[in-house]
Amino acid sequence: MSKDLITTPSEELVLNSRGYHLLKKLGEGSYAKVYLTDFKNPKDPDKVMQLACKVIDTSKAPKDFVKKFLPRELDILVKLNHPHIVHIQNIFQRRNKYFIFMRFAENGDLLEFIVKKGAVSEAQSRVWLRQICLAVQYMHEMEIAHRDLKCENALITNNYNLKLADFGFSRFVIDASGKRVTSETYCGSLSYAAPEILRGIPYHGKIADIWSIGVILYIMLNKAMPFDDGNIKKLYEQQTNKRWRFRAKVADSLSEQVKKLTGHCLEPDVTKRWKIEQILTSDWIAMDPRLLELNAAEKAAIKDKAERKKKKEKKIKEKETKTEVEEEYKGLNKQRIKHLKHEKNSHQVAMDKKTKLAVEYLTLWKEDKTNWKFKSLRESFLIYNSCNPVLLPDDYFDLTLEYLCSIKGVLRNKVVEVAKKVKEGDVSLQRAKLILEKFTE
Ligand SMILES: Nc1ncnc2c1ncn2[C@@H]1O[C@H](COP(=O)(O)OP(=O)(O)OP(=O)(O)O)[C@@H](O)[C@H]1O
Repeated sequence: MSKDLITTPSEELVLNSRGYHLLKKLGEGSYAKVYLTDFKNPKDPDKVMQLACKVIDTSKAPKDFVKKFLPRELDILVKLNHPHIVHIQNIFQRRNKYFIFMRFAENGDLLEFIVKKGAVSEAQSRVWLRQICLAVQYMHEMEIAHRDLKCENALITNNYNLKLADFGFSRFVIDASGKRVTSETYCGSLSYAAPEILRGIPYHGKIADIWSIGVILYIMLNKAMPFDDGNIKKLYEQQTNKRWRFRAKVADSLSEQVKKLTGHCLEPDVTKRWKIEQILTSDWIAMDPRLLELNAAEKAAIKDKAERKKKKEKKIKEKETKTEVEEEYKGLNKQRIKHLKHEKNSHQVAMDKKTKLAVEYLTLWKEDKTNWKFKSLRESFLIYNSCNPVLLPDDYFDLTLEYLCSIKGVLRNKVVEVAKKVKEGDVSLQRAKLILEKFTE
């Protein structure tokens, strides 16, 4: 066992029982160490798969990392599914350690690659920058900013494809109500930080990501950093005065298109800095027309994201409808009830979506009471929730109560509640009394 492994014998036992064998350290960041790992699926032990395992020891990390950044990273990791984002195979926690198993990138990270092999050719930089940008576009469309884009976080597979990694500083840039939020925390590495971050004012994570992409592009083409980051004040001056140039060694051989694009990304004015879509459709990317098309995996990721978004929106809508119905009921005062009752009787009031559904279910039930089986309790609750004596047509209201009464056990209390609602709503005291007597007997 290599001595740079930080697992205890009991952790090893657990890992081994699940088929994981940590082998050697691949790299390390501020609060995590990453290990090459063999994985033998206990169900198929003949097959050995190589993975990378990021081990985060929360007992050695600062509080704000454990309380704020780590939960965000874990939450975001499970939501991402893109061919240019490192695939997460499994995550588990044991005491104070988190183990994140992910695809192993055989050719290390982009910084190691550049240090070893020198500046990246313009054609290869175009392929890689496009892959980074597609991953970032995917995240930005999900309203997530990466906030730590750098060469060390772009991993290279055995086929020389790039995969974005390390979402330790990533965050959602809209809140639960859909309002855009700015960041105030200084994140990431100084060399890749946008001037607005250095200024210490609230900044937009997505816009700052583009600056970092500009720095990555510059480093790939030059095997050098665009700015001297030895002194923050100086760095800020260089950034805001656009004091950077391509190295003499490469300047003549690089296209005008790539030089312009670098400038659009390293634009100190946030209102003028390019958006991710502009990079992906830029003249420079178009110099290789194949790169303007998405491959099958890239298209599939977009489709999958759209489907998940649709599902999420549907869920939110359903929740909203439920609350609306409940609120509507709560908000009804006697006068409004009288008014609605009058409208209903004169067939003027349109049934809301939920009530309509309840009526549909009830109709089916009415037609085939003995054989009718509800798919789940959801429908039963739907009917219960729609049992608004004011909005439901009279005959269906009676039917609802009959239905609720027919379901023994689970909904019995609900029946009583409904009957009470009738009483409170003063729909018909006479009727409510009868119902109460009938259902509580
Ligand atoms: N899937 C992987 N395959 C190969 N090497 C990897 C993999 N994931 C990470 N590494 C290596 O481990 C290093 C550290 O990983 P990572 O950036 O995720 O850790 P971190 O603690 O979050 O880093 P930082 O302090 O920069 O935020 C990477 O720069 C890379 O060299």
